[in-house]
Amino acid sequence: MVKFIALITAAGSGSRMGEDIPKQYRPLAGKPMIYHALRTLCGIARISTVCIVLAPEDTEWIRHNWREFAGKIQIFNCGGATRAESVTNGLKALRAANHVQDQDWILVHDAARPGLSTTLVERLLDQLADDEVGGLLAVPLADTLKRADDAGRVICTEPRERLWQAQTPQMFRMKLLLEALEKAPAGITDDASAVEALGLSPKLVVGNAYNFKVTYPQDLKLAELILRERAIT
Ligand SMILES: Nc1ccn([C@@H]2O[C@H](COP(=O)(O)OP(=O)(O)OP(=O)(O)O)[C@@H](O)[C@H]2O)c(=O)n1
Ligand SMILES: C[C@](O)(CO)[C@H](O)COP(=O)(O)O
Repeated sequence: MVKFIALITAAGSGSRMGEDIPKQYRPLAGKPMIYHALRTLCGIARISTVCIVLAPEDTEWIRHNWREFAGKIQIFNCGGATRAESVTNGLKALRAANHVQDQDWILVHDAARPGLSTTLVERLLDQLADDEVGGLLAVPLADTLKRADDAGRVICTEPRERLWQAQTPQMFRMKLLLEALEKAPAGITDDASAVEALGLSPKLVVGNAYNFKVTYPQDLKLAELILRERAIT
């Protein structure tokens, strides 16, 4: 039977956050940031395993208690220099551990997106489980788009029709995703781009703004508000 496996990328350094510890461990609503996405993904019955890709030099993971996820998580200290390398290494580690078949689905999710909800993951699984290619959560652009020159002045207003912001999870079959990432052009920033480079068209599944990526210090307050509100509703 085809399995659904989540892979959380957590090997980044959080340079734009500018803190002493990588941002995935920064406390949010009383827990390290990565805890929130991990809890959501581990709570989905259809997902059999959640593997977490950490940096080889990670010293933070073992400082926390992850016992509530025992039996469902698998840790790989194989992160690379880029997100794409971390995903590639994670897929190879899963394969080496004999935990995955070519046609199994992989849901790649950023540890830095703590606002992921069960509803969004279920929607992704429902809409893609029978898809030929796979796809990703994304939200249509809501704001007017400006292109700037080097001085920060507007060159022009860009049309926003048909433009979406890519989120995660991004869901593709194991064999296709690994092949796509191994052949991907340098500089890609998400998994779907690698699949697109093979000439395929991933499906866009509507996400929501709560699933934003925590990148800058000013994002922390919003993430905290979202997580605290979720805890009381
Ligand atoms: N070499 C890398 C780089 C990023 N990531 C992960 O990919 C997600 C999205 O990346 P980003 O927000 O860019 O995180 P960082 O690389 O940590 O941040 P920055 O670019 O500000 O350094 C994060 O969960 C991050 O931990 C990863 O696993 N391996
Ligand atoms: C994968 C991603 O989160 C989708 O929006 C994003 O591309 C990561 O990009 P970054 O360049 O690492 O911020």
